[in-house]
Amino acid sequence: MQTTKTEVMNCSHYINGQYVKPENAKTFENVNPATEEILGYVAEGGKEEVDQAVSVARKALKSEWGNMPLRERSAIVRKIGDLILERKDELAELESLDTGKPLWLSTGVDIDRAAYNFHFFADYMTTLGTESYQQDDKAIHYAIRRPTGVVGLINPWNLPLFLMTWKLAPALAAGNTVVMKPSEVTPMTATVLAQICTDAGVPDGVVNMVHGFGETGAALSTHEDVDAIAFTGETVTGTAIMKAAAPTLKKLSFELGGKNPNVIFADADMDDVIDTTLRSSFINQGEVCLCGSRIYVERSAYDEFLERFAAKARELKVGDPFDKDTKVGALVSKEHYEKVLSYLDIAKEEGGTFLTGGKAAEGFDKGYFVEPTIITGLGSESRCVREEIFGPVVTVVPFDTEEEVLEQVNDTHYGLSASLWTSDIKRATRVSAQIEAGIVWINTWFLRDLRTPFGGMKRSGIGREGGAHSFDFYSELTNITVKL
Ligand SMILES: NC(=O)c1ccc[n+]([C@@H]2O[C@H](COP(=O)([O-])OP(=O)(O)OC[C@H]3O[C@@H](n4cnc5c(N)ncnc54)[C@H](O)[C@@H]3O)[C@@H](O)[C@H]2O)c1
Ligand SMILES: O=C/C=C/C=C(\O)C(=O)O
Repeated sequence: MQTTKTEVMNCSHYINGQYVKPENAKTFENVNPATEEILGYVAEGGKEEVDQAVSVARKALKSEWGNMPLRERSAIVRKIGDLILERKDELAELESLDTGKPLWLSTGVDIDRAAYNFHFFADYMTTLGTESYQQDDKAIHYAIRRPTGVVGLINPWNLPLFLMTWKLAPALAAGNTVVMKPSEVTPMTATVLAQICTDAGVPDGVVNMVHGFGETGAALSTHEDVDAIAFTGETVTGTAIMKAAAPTLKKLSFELGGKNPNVIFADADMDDVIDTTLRSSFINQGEVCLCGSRIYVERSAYDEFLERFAAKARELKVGDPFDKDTKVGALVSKEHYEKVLSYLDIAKEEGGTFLTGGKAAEGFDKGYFVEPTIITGLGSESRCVREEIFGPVVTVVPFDTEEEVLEQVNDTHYGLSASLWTSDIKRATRVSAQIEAGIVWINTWFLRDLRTPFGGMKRSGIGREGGAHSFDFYSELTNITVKL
């Protein structure tokens, strides 16, 4: 098993363009989930550090950053993407050490996309207009756009750099200043990112970062001088942030949990269904908010699907994130590993059948490895069908009619994404329009175009990100009326 390649990396806060190493600062351990070795120590920020970061960010908003010509700001945002690509190998290694995900995935998905987030939003911002109306011979109305202000970016551990940059890039392109709060479980790539921003020419005080647990995030959500919070994470945390932010009426953008369905009709291309469902179930150890964890298959294709899907799932190599043949790495932390295993116990109690997996992967003395698990025989009341497990665990259920499957698909508080499989275009458009989710993929999964609206309905989120939607959040419009 690959141990720590990188020397121990400690993670400090980043305030006003430099790492902050306060004396006698509290720290906590950062653990490699594949080896249980200590990767380094992370500064634990409290109210004091958050106050400091917010006050610096507030000042920076009024300085050169806020007044910089758009072309110059956009060039700096682009440059951050370039520097991420220059440091791709280092960042990918850190991401895999921190999360336990395979290195090929960090390299080919996480870091690539992090760089593209900056390139995309830098370009998009330069083409973005606003509305204007001529009202007969009475008036002209036009809107101007300005930064939302100081924005808190609070992020989870599953796609650490990918998701932080999904927020940071549009926030910077629109001229905001930020305080980032990475997940306490995966602090390393954000720590490097802060320095990269300075190296790219972002003025001091524009990008700040405070590490820590939920209390650190709460210090941001309650802060008088933070204008908005962009949060990705669990639905219950979203509730806590909404409550905390209410007294200061912050603008909120929430990307929350999901329990996404895959709906497979018998007329679908089964080779494609099997390959894509394998990815949507087990990529990143099932720790992607968009993973399809409830699989519904039309009864006439059910047996064939199960046989072929299970055979391929059994072939997936679980293990060392740094082995190029590994398909499923380690779960992100001991706490999360225990949570996922507890759902496997629940599945047993509920009378489910494990077609594959159902247990921790064998042959590892250390690390948080779980076998790809396919469960059948659970009804719609099962906790494994209703609750987000966020691991390499899926349930498969047969259905007979469109109406019946739609009822099951929508019988949830979540509404993030769905993947629908059929060769009948009429059925595809009819059914997709009835699925209560912010994103529906037809005959594919996780095919992204960053211009499209991205986000969840119901308890899977508030608002949309992507393209102009991101800029609706990261800027405020003032409508100006000129009397003619
Ligand atoms: N919809 C999406 O786009 C999307 C994307 C990725 C992950 N997710 C969701 O994220 C979850 C997994 O991530 P997680 O376990 O890190 O989520 P989490 O909600 O536990 O933590 C996310 C972040 O919030 C912070 N936090 C915790 N309590 C807080 C509080 N009271 N106030 C402010 N901040 C607080 C954490 O320290 C962390 O930085 C899953 O539910 C997954 O579905 C959603
Ligand atoms: O785990 C969540 C995945 C989120 C993906 C995106 O935010 C995206 O593709 O823009």
